[in-house]
Amino acid sequence: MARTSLHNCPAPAKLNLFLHVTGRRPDGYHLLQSVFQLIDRADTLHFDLRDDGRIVRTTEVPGVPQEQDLIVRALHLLADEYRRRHGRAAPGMDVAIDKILPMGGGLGGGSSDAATALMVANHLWQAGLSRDELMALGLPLGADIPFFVFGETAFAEGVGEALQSVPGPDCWYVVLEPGVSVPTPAIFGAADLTRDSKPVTISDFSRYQSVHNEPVGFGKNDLQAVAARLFPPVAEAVEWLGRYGRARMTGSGACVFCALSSESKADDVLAQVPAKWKAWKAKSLAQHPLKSLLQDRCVVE
Ligand SMILES: C[C@](O)(CO)[C@H](O)COP(=O)(O)OP(=O)(O)OC[C@H]1O[C@@H](n2ccc(N)nc2=O)[C@H](O)[C@@H]1O
Ligand SMILES: Nc1ncnc2c1ncn2[C@@H]1O[C@H](COP(=O)(O)OP(=O)(O)OP(=O)(O)O)[C@@H](O)[C@H]1O
Repeated sequence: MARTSLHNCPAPAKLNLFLHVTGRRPDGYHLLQSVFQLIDRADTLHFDLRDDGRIVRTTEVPGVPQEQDLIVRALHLLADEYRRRHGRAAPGMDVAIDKILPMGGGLGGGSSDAATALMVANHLWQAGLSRDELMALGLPLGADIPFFVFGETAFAEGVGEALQSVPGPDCWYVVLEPGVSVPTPAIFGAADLTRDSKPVTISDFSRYQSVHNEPVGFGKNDLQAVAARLFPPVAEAVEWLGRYGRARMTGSGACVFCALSSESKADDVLAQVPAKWKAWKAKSLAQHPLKSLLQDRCVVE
């Protein structure tokens, strides 16, 4: 019997260990270089097949209406592709979400939710898309979706869709949520954003890691100066966390992180965090927890 539901599916967050803006495309999108790191802090999604072809989010997400939700939009795209391939409508899906990742946090939460939905629905519907096909399907919805489907530490180029696997650090992170939601377009649109970082290579990053073994040492985040200027709590969080190691913003902000070599060191930092900030620890993840779904995507259970 084919499965009809999958519950407790993680949608893990990402950190950008560095993020360089190297140019801008004619359509306004920016050319980036970054290393994406998965961490074990995650939203949790629950999927139940429907038999009427509808795609329904069964839980409220404050500020995100059903029809704008990246999960729902991603599943509609997959349902369209299903119809093209199989000549009939996809079965439909109920999706419930326990959301803990902050929106506008630079942790890629919305993109990760959508990637998890694509991987699980591809499996439950037996739609038959490959990893590369799912990555391409998700890209128009969000530049980070291909990374989450790719599912391992990655050196990213282009707008974030050209991905190569790279050995990542094995460490703990402390992440501070400065309590502001940063809109990505405002950061990329800022006049003072530097867009001419010198291109680096994947070997530059790997060589740096093997010599220094410092996850947050290589390069910088070019979006950080703009975000810190527009959102002073980001600057304050970077300064505070910088007492405990190199502190850096992830993505277009607002969250700020630093790396620690052990869980107990992460706990020591957390014990000092001022009450006004939410903060947590997370472990680096070498692989997406749902990666095996893509390897046995056509298996009938
Ligand atoms: C900066 C990163 O966080 C790095 O992980 C992501 O690339 C941002 O991804 P995201 O939040 O999913 O953003 P998207 O929804 O794809 O894009 C939002 C807006 O940001 C700008 N944008 C985004 C990505 C990119 N490479 N260049 C851009 O200029 C565009 O104005 C775009 O309309
Ligand atoms: N399921 C979802 N979860 C979160 N945000 C969603 C979702 N669906 C749509 N969105 C929209 O996407 C926006 C970006 O959310 P997301 O959590 O990906 O931000 P982010 O962490 O800043 O991402 P990035 O690192 O890609 O900049 C939100 O402000 C929200 O309007």
